[in-house]
Amino acid sequence: MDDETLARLLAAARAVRERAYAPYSGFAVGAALLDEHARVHAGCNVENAAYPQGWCAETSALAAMVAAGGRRVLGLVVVGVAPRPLTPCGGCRQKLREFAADDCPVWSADLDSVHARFTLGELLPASFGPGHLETSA
Ligand SMILES: O=c1ccn([C@H]2C[C@H](O)[C@@H](CO)O2)c(=O)[nH]1
Ligand SMILES: [Zn+2]
Repeated sequence: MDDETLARLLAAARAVRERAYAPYSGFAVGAALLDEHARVHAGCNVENAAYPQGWCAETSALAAMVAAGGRRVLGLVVVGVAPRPLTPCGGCRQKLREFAADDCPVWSADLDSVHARFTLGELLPASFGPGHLETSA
């Protein structure tokens, strides 16, 4: 991914983070991804008084992509302000796996800079994916 596209993702993730609904944790997160049509989709975390019913920014961004017709994630940025680089939770790694290859880049950033770059394969090694359901039986 070129620098300009990464900058677009960063701007989108930072902007949508401003709209996070996180009254319980106070931990606002924004995520933005690039799909196979070179479109950017963004989402924030949405918490709930019934705590387990809240969901993550990455899940929101994936849902926005699917609703817009996208089916492949070419890269994702997650933005949060934390003492160490923020990475997607386990559930979001699996959700991302549905639409992204092992070499899909995942950048971790805050409001000022990008702190880390991972691949999905690094975050979710030896993963279960759609290919496991391709049986001839
Ligand atoms: O990668 C992450 C990690 C956490 N959260 C959200 C979930 C919850 O609303 C809050 C605190 O965990 O941050 C995300 O959206 N993405
Ligand atoms: Zn998550």
